[in-house]
This record gives sequence, C-alpha cells and structure tokens, in this order.
Amino acid sequence: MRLNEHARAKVNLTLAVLGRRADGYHVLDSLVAFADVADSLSLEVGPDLSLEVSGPRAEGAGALADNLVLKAANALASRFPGLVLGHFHLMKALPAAAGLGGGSSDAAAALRLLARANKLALTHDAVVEAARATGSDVPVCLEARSRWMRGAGEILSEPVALPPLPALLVNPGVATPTAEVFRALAFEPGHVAPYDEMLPRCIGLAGKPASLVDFIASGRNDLQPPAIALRPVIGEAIEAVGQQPGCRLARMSGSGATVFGLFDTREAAKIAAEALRPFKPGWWIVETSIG
Ligand SMILES: C[C@](O)(CO)[C@H](O)COP(=O)(O)OP(=O)(O)OC[C@H]1O[C@@H](n2ccc(N)nc2=O)[C@H](O)[C@@H]1O
Ligand SMILES: Nc1ncnc2c1ncn2[C@@H]1O[C@H](COP(=O)(O)OP(=O)(O)OP(=O)(O)O)[C@@H](O)[C@H]1O
Repeated sequence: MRLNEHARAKVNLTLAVLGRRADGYHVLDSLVAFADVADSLSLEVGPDLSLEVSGPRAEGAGALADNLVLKAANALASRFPGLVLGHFHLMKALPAAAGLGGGSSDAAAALRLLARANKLALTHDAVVEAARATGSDVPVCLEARSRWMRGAGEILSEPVALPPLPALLVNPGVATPTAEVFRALAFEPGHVAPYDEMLPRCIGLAGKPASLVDFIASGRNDLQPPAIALRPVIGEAIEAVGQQPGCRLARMSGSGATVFGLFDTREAAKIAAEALRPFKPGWWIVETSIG
C-alpha cells in the first residue's frame, strides 16, 4: 500500500516574541498559515523504517539519519508499540533552514501518513506528543491549517478561516539557523510579556481580505531585525519584494531567510515574480497563495 501527502510551506504572517522561558525556549504569539507550495512525501507501508530523498532541494535537507521524517517516525514508534512503518520517499522542493518550516512540515506529513496507515486519529496522544518531541513547528504543521500559535509552539488556537492571500515567496539563498537567530535577541530567561489579545479581531476580518492584510501589516516579526543583522541579504530581499507594484506587505517568515510579499491578486504576484527573477538568478522566487 502506497500513501501520499503534501508538506506545505509554513508562513508566519506575524511573529511576536514575548520573552524567554526558564527552559531557554522563547514564547511566541504567531499567526501561522500555509502556502500552496510543498514537498511531497509518500509511504510504502511495510515493517521496517527507511527513507530516500530526491528532488531539487534534497541536499539542503542534510544527512539522511538526521532527517526530521525519521525523527518523527521514531518518536511515534516509541510512543505506540507495534506501529506499522515503511519506506518513505521525500521529494524536496522547499528550501531548508529557510523560515518555511520545510523539515517540520515533512515531519508532520510523515506523522499523517503513519496515522493513516495505522488508523490513528491526529488527535491521538501518541501523535500529538510525537509532533511536540520532533520540533516546535511540527504541532502546527500536523493539520497544516491557519492558526494562532503560542507558547514555544505547543499552544494552538482553533483553525482560523483565512481567505487565500495572493503572495510571492522569495528566498535569497542563505540558510539561517533558527537557534542562532533566537540567540541574537539576547533575551534573559524568565521574563515573558503577556499575550496581546489580537485573535478575535483577526477572525472578524477573515471575510475581508484587504482589511486582513492591513491587520497583518499592523503586526511584526520580531526575528526579522536579528536575522537581517546576521544575514543582511534578507533586508535586500524585503526591499526588493516591497518595491514590486501592488505589494501590500513584505516581511520575513519564521527565523528567515524567506520573505513573503502579499498582493491583491495572483496576477500581480506573478508579474512581480517574473520581474524579479532575471535580476536575482540565485534566489528562489515563487508566486503562491497563502491561507
Ligand atoms: C521560528 C519558528 O519557525 C516560528 O514558527 C519556530 O519557533 C522554530 O521552530 P523549529 O524550527 O521547529 O525549532 P526547533 O527545532 O524546535 O528549535 C530550534 C532551536 O530554536 C530555538 N527555539 C525554538 C523555538 C522557540 N519557541 N524558542 C526557541 O528558542 C531553540 O534554541 C531551539 O534549540
Ligand atoms: N526533511 C527535512 N527538510 C529540510 N531540512 C531538514 C529536514 N530534516 C532535517 N532537516 C534539517 O533541519 C534544519 C532546519 O530545516 P527547516 O527547513 O525545517 O527549518 P526552517 O525553514 O528554518 O524553519 P523555521 O520556520 O523554523 O525557521 C535544516 O538545516 C536541515 O539540516
């Protein structure tokens, strides 16, 4: 039996860092959505666990043994005795260490495939715990629906019904290790500001895309300044995207380096992608839809 899943790119439309817990992890308040650009993962169900990676971005995923697909599968197997496993094939299209949670989304897709093969609900404790144990972004990627994400990533709101937002994703070709960007904030552990109650306002705007973009623009990504300090080309990418006709907002996602631009129409996003590509041949530039 062969099962297939897409692992869509995660985009942090807003990302406030409220402080740092005593355990060193940072407390976030982030509106997370998913783009219609993805890696593909398949599972040939069988007794043994194995993985093969191919595709244009396979190299960025690093050593096979460290792949988050295997980490997630092992995390679930250790929590659910007798789990049926199998051979995974990952087709890597998303850039790695890019703020798009590519590895986290692959791990979540692996958990969805194993849950299907073993007739487990995604809400089963073993699946939820395996997601948390694999990485901070994996819980939100499990169902891959737009949500507010809080805590270190483990507190999730109900899904937020966002309209599809026409967008451009631009990665300027530099990896930004997440831990390094958080460290550059230089927050002392033990100080955390209260959550801003933005959630109800956002739900009210979901039927009005223009106001929703204004709302997102009124937020921020607190990891953007330290990421730009570490990788100045991110600032260049934000400027390049923001200058495109019809761009309503240009901001970095996650810990970078990928920048998203929000546009009123898919056509405007496509024109922007075509305008940028000839000037930046080394950059990953795709028009997409987020939400
Ligand atoms: C930046 C985000 O992508 C926003 O969605 C996530 O918070 C990061 O998620 P992730 O890549 O799955 O991160 P993990 O693999 O769990 O953690 C990598 C490193 O980032 C730092 N980290 C991560 C999440 C968090 N809330 N606080 C942190 O300080 C820790 O140093 C950790 O060792
Ligand atoms: N399947 C995978 N795909 C991509 N990277 C992987 C995978 N498995 C393990 N990794 C490792 O995980 C690291 C982070 O990759 P990932 O793409 O998930 O992070 P990210 O895009 O920085 O996410 P964030 O949104 O947290 O900033 C990579 O440097 C890579 O070595």
